[in-house]
Amino acid sequence: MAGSSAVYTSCRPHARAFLLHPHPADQAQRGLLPAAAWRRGGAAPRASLVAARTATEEAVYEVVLRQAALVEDLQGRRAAREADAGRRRRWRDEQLEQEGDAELGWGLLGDAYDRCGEVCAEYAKTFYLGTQLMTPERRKAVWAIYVWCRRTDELVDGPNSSYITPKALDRWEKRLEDLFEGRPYDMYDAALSDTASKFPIDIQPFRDMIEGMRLDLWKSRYMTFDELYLYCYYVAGTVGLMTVPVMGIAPDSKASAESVYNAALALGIANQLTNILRDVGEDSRRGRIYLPLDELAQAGLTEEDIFRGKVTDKWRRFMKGQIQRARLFFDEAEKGVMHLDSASRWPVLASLWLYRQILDAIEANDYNNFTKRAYVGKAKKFLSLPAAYARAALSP
Ligand SMILES: CC(C)=CCC/C(C)=C/CC/C(C)=C/CC/C(C)=C/[C@@H]1[C@@H](COP(=O)(O)OP(=O)(O)O)[C@]1(C)CC/C=C(\C)CC/C=C(\C)CCC=C(C)C
Ligand SMILES: [Mn+2]
Repeated sequence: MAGSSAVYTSCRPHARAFLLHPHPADQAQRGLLPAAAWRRGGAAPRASLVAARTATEEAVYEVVLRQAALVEDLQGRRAAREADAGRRRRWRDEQLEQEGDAELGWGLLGDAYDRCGEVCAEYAKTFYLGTQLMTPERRKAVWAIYVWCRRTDELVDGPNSSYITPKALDRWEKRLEDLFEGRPYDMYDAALSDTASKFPIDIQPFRDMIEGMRLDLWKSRYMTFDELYLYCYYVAGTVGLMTVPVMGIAPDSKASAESVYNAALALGIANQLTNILRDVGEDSRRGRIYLPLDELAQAGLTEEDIFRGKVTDKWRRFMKGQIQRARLFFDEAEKGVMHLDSASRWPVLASLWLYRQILDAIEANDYNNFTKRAYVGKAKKFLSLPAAYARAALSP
């Protein structure tokens, strides 16, 4: 996907969330839905939906298929990966021998994971709590992925962001390639390098996240939802594709890996759309508008209206549509959660419910996302956790 030459086409607001995933008819063919379900629903005229599927969605879908194939082909690849892991171990041993302290080196890997856990606990408390239910191997791996994502985001959003150039991101990508080859640069990289040697993770979603950060260096307007969708995939949809191979699909699940990855992708997109809707005012003060400008114009609004930040009826109408679309992505994601390995369901479901409530909070603020920050209060957060735990305990 990096450097994708996707053809951007305009889209129909609100219907688009359905398009990202195989149409219900296709899902029915693959046995994902009862054959009559989409016909009974009747809401989705097949021809128009399929015709409206964009090149961007197709391109993103390719990455989904690639990651899904990696997992489904796991048995076949296990031997190759083990050989590969052996090669990496030998490389690491050589390095450590050169440093004359092999034992300390193995201890360092444990330290590296511990540090990842500390970063995670510091920046994402609820999620860190959720990882406590996972097996130690999975927990450590998710922390390592979290830290890599956080550091990648910090490059363009952190205190040194004004010094970041496309060249710096190229160097970050080279480091990524090195760590996937078993040549980590620092201890956090070493944790991810170890994770990549143990789980069937494809490098492409990681590369694509860096591509999203490249976009952030020069792009501050999105003409259509298709363009915005690609950005959301880069910076957030990718997270779903990175983490599912670690969190695992339930052994008793009848769903295909492809459908679970689609749901994971949808959760990333839903989260990022929600982030965007919450931060409209904040982003506009940095000169950024992460909203589809064509839809804004259709609603009779201009960029100036965003910078002025006045809540009008036009704005409320526009926001209702955007919120509805984000909710469709959450709905799509929720269908996949119960197919994850049982210990991984709770943190995912809890984070989905908590994030989705930000949309309710925007409504409760009467759509004033210019000067009022939508947030989920402690009491609501507190209630969501046991509710998600109880729901997650059920079998798929
Ligand atoms: C089947 C199924 C539903 C599986 C679930 C798959 C799954 C775990 C999906 C995770 C989705 C997720 C948490 C996406 C992250 C979205 C996000 C918040 C992206 C942020 C991007 C940039 O945004 P921006 O700069 O506008 O916003 P800030 O002001 O900076 O917040 C990110 C910041 C990119 C970096 C992402 C992270 C640091 C989060 C990484 C999270 C994980 C690796 C753990 C995810 C696991 C769980 C259990 C939720
Ligand atoms: Mn950020």
